[in-house]
Amino acid sequence: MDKPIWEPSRERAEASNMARFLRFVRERTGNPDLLRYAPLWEFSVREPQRFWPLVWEFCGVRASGELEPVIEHPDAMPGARFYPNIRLNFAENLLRHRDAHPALIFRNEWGHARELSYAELAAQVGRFSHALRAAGVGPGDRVAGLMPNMPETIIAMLAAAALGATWSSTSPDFGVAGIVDRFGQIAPRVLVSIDAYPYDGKTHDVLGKLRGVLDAIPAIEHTVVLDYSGQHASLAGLRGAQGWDDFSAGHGEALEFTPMPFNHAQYIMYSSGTTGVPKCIVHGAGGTLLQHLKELVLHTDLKRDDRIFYFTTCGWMMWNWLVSSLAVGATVVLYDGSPFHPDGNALWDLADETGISILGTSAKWIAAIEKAGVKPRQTHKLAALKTILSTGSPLVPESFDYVYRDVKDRVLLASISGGTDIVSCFALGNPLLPVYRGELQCRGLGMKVDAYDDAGRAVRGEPGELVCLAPFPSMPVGFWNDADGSKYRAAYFERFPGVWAHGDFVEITAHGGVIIQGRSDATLNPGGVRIGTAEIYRQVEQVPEVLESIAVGQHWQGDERVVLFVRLRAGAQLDEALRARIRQIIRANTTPRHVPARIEQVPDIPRTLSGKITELAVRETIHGRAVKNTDALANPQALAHFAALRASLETH
Ligand SMILES: CC(=O)CC(=O)SCCNC(=O)CCNC(=O)[C@H](O)C(C)(C)COP(=O)(O)OP(=O)(O)OC[C@H]1O[C@@H](n2cnc3c(N)ncnc32)[C@H](O)[C@@H]1OP(=O)(O)O
Repeated sequence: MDKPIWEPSRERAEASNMARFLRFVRERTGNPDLLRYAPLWEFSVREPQRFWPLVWEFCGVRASGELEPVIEHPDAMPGARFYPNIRLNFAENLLRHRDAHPALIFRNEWGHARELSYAELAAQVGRFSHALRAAGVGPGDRVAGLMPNMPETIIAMLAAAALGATWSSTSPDFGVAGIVDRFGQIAPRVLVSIDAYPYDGKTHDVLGKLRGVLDAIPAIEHTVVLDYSGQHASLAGLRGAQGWDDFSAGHGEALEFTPMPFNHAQYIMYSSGTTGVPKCIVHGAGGTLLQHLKELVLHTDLKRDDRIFYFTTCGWMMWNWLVSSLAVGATVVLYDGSPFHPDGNALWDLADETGISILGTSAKWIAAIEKAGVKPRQTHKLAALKTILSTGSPLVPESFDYVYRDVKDRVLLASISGGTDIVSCFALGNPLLPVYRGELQCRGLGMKVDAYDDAGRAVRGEPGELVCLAPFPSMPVGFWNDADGSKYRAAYFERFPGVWAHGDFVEITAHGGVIIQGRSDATLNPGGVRIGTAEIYRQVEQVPEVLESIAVGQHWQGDERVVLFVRLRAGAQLDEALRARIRQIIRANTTPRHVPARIEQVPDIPRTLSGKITELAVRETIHGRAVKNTDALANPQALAHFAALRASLETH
C-alpha cells in the first residue's frame, strides 16, 4: 500500500528549481543537513523570518524599501504583518519580461486563436492603464471584471494593478443578483465586461445583464465592453459604457508603475457562507506575489520555457494563481469554454496543439473523462506534458490509476488544495518527492499545517480539522467593509484561538503527504465548485410558498450533489411545477452550478438553541451518521424527517 505510484527520475529532481533552492538555502544558512524536502519544510516553519527572505531573493521579487522586519507581530494570528516597510508594484513584478517570448496563448470554443508576446502584452497593459488613469482610476480604486478567462482580463487586471488599483473578477455565468451581491459591496469605479461568451456550444449573453448591474451599483462610472462575440452589439442605454477599443484609443503604451505598500489590497475575492452576502476577502499585493512565486517556482517547478494551463474561471483563485506565472516569464495558455466541448478530448487537443507542459484541472473533470472512456495515451502525443495539477475536490486513488494508465506514465500528478481564502495552497506538489495514490505530496513550504481533533490536539493517520498554526504571507489582509476585523476573525479563528481553521477535513500521512477528506463546514462543493448555502437560501426564500430552506452536500457517485429541503407555507405542496420554479429562480440569479440536484419537502428544519439552522446536523443525518451535540438543538426531533428521506436520497 505504501509504494509510490510514481517517482521523479534523478535527472528530473536534480534539474528542478526545488533542488536548486535546497542548495541555495544550504549555502545561505550554512546548514549541511538541509538535503531533503522534510528538513527544508521544518526549517521553513521553524524560522519563517529567515525562510521568506530566501524565497524573495531566489525568485527575484522587485521592490523598494526596508526588508526588515520580515514579519511584524510574528506571533499574532491574526495580526502578523509581512514586510511592513516594503513598497512594490504587483504588475511590475508580473511584467518584468518585455521580450518576444510568448506570454499568452488563447483559444476558445468559437475557434478564436491568438498569441501575445511579452512585448505585446506590456504595450496593451500600458495603453489600458493610461485609459484607466484618464478615467480617474488611481491607487486604492476598485476595477471589476465580469470576464471569461481571456487575454483582456489579464490586460485589464495588470493595467489596474500598475496604477495601484484593486482588481476583482467574477465569472459571467452569475446572474444579476450574484454579480450585484459581489461588486455592489466593493463599489468599483470601472467595470470591464464582455458582450457575450461561449460555453458548451451556446452563446451566453452578458449585455442584457449589464443594465441590471449598473442600475444597482451607482458607483460604477465607466463600463468598458469588449466586443468578444464580434456582433457589434449596441451599447446604447448602458450608463457610462464604451467599447474596449474606444476606451483605449489615443493612449500611449509606456508602462508606469505606482509603488504600493506590500499589504496594499491587490485582489478582492468572494466566498459565500451560510448567511448574508458573500464575504469580500482582500488579498495583499506582496503576500500574494511571494506565495505564488513560492508555489509556482518551487512546488510546480515552473520555468521560462514552460507552457502552463489551468482550466478555471476568473472567479476561482486558480485564475489569480495562473496569472502570476507571468512573473516567471513562462507562457500562459488560456482557454474559454467547456472542457467537454466538442468532446472529452478538448483539453488534450489543446495540450498537443499548444505544447502545454503543466496542465491544471479538477478532480471532477478527471473523473468525468475517465467515465467517458477518454484515453489520451492512445490518441494524443502529449510530448511536452510533464505535470498535471488537480484541485477543487479530493482526487480519489482511482483517478491516480487512470492518469498513469490512460493519460501518461511519465508525469507528475499533483493534487493541490487551498482556496480563495488564501488565494493559494496549503498542500501541493513537489518535484523532489514521490506520488502516492490519493495523496497530495506535501505541505507547502512555510505553511505550518496540521490536523486537529475537536479538542485541538494534533492527530496523525486519522482525519482532523485542517489548521495552520503560524502566519503566512497570503493570509487575507482583511475583509472588505470589516473595519474592526470581526468578520475576518469569525471566519477562521473562532474554532481554535490563534489558529487558522480552514473548514476542511485532512489527514497527514506517515510519509508527510496529505489526504483531504472534504469540507468540515457547511460549504457545498459539487464538482469542486465552492458554493455557500446563503446564496441558495436568498433565492429560494423569494418563492412565496417557501417559508425556509436548508441545503447540504450529499456524497453522490464519487462526487457531491446539492440537496435542498424546503419547509412550505401551510397547505402548499411541493410538486414538479414548484420544483421547477425554485430551480429557475436559483439558476437565473446565481449560476447553473448552484441548482440543487434534488429538492425535497420537510415539515420542520433543525435549529440551534440560538435559532440558527444546522446544515451539519442534516448532512450527518442523510448520510446515516450520528449527530454530535443534539443537546445544542432546539428541535432535535426535526432530524427524523431527514432520516426518513435517507433511503430515497441514496437511490436516486
Ligand atoms: C487550490 C484550491 O483549492 C483552489 C480551488 O479549489 S479553486 C476551485 C476549483 N474548482 C474547479 O476547478 C471546479 C471544477 N469543476 C468544473 O470545472 C466543472 O464542474 C466541470 C468542468 C468538471 C464540469 O462542468 P460542466 O460540464 O459545465 O458541468 P457543471 O459544472 O455541472 O455545470 C452545470 C451547468 O452549468 C452550466 N455552466 C457551467 N459553466 C458555465 C458558464 N461559464 N456559463 C454558462 N453556463 C455554464 C453548464 O452548461 C451546466 O448547464 P446545464 O445544467 O444546463 O447542463
